[in-house]
Amino acid sequence: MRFFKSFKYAFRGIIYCINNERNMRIHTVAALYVFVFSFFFEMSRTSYAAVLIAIAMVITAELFNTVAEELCDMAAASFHPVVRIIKDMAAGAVLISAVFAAAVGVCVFWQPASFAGILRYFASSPLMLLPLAAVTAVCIVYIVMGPIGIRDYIRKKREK
Ligand SMILES: Nc1ncnc2c1ncn2[C@@H]1O[C@H](COP(=O)(O)OP(=O)(O)OP(=O)(O)O)[C@@H](O)[C@H]1O
Repeated sequence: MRFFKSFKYAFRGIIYCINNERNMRIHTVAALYVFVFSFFFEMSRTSYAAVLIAIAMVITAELFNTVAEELCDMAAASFHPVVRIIKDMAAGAVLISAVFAAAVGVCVFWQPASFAGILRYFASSPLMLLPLAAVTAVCIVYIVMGPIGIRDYIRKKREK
């Protein structure tokens, strides 16, 4: 059972990061869109592997960035030059991973014919724009408010 408990702790850490870090929510939404729209592109197994590694790299960097921030805030409540450099380096790790993930995205998804295919798909099935708009709206609310913000908002509405 210890094995399953370690999963529980790991998921608790990921959920904490999603709840508290807007950038983490942006990364998760970006990963969702990349995954869904990848079906419009010609993707080999290797392309999928590159995209999955890039996504994992960014999300992992964000998790470690949050670890560094939490440790720093616990160790030093006020300004400290070491805290500054630790936080800057952690942010640098996220930046590097995001820039290289974008580069992977360009290499894999730069397929003008597939872009035209996406446009043709929505032109021939304009009703599909409705679920796309709905999902996009939900994603924006999720990014801006976060799961806890949404929960608190619904609770307040119910109490009224
Ligand atoms: N206690 C501190 N001492 C020195 N510099 C700090 C301290 N806290 C923050 N900084 C500086 O301010 C920058 C931003 O810090 P902050 O903790 O707000 O990180 P952030 O990346 O904006 O956080 P988040 O990812 O939560 O938005 C850090 O990269 C660091 O240069």
